[in-house]
Amino acid sequence: MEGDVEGELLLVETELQDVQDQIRALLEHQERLQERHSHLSSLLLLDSQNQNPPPPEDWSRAFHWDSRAHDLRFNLFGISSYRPNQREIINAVMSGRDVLVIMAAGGGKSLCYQLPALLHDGITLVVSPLLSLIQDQVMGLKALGIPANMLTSTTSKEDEKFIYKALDKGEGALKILYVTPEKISKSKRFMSKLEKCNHGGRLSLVAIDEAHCCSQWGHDFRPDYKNLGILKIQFPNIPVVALTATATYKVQMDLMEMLHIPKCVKFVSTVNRPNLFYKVHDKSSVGKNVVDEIADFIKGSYPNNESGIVYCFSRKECEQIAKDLRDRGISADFYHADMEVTSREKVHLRWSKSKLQVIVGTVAFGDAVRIGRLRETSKHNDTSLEEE
Ligand SMILES: Nc1ncnc2c1ncn2[C@@H]1O[C@H](COP(=O)(O)OP(=O)(O)OP(=O)(O)O)[C@@H](O)[C@H]1O
Repeated sequence: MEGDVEGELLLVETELQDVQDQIRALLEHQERLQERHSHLSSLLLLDSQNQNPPPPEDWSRAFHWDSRAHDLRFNLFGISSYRPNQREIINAVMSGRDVLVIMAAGGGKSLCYQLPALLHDGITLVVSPLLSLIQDQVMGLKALGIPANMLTSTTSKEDEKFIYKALDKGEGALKILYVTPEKISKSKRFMSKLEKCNHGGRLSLVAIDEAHCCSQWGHDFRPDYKNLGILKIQFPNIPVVALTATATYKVQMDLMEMLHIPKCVKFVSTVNRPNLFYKVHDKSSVGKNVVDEIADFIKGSYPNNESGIVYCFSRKECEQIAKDLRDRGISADFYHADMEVTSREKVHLRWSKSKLQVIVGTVAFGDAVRIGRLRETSKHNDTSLEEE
């Protein structure tokens, strides 16, 4: 009896194993068929789209937000007319499309997301790579009375609480929120608050500044930018506007893929900027004389205290050159990454308010410059770049 049962048990177990193997093989076959099915369907879709491409949109036509946009542009930003492509970009963004903007540095990219941010009801999230750049933007917007804020490593607990409340519950006034890419890739808490913000219908737009940082083919790759594609995955209905001053075709393709915006509307403006010019001066081989030359150049060319920047390679050099310039009667101070955030802000603020003529900085200050008053930018050692 025992022998019969054991024999049958063995048979059943073998048969069961057989059935399981067949099921596994069938499931694998099903998966292969499904993959092939979706591949063939997408080929068909692509083919039909290529045969009937949608007619190009006319982004310069009239839109129902025109008069509100005009009012904000003129009365709030104090800008009398749009520069080429700005209005079209704003219209595409306002129409809910993903947009890629390639526009020269200083061309006016910020308005292309700041104006839609104000036209929309909710909050616009702006991802920007540099703390100094974020501080400058937030400072400028606040000065115009626009509720803008930033969530970075330097944000106070109190501000953080205010921002999280705004995202979470829609409390308090917040229209434009700047973050660094690290916030998106590293802070689960922030992403969950953003999720709530979107769930409550309060997230209106995502802007990605300096978008070329996404691409390893670009000149300024930032690993954390690679993770920004999560924004489109998590918030597929929120339009993304990606902005950059420099992007080769390869970089454009790369960043469109990384940000998951394959069907974005692309605007490429001319990079020709007649107001920018380079001037190269021969420098003396004696360090002290070089400072004399820079001081003479600033005094001679910019006698009305027009603001400017002198770039140096090292932090120590920044401090020394700033002192040397002060000794020569120029109001100068230094700016570098080793300084306390509050000291950096103080210097930046004095410079922005024309209380300081020259900032002597490392590249940490680089992109912080976003104001039209800039007149002289010189590189201690070899070159100078000027903007009129
Ligand atoms: N239509 C306009 N007419 C006049 N000034 C404008 C216009 N649009 C923007 N500006 C001004 O041009 C300056 C540069 O604009 P903005 O900072 O947006 O440049 P940007 O394209 O973001 O440059 P970057 O690539 O360096 O970040 C700002 O002072 C801004 O107020």
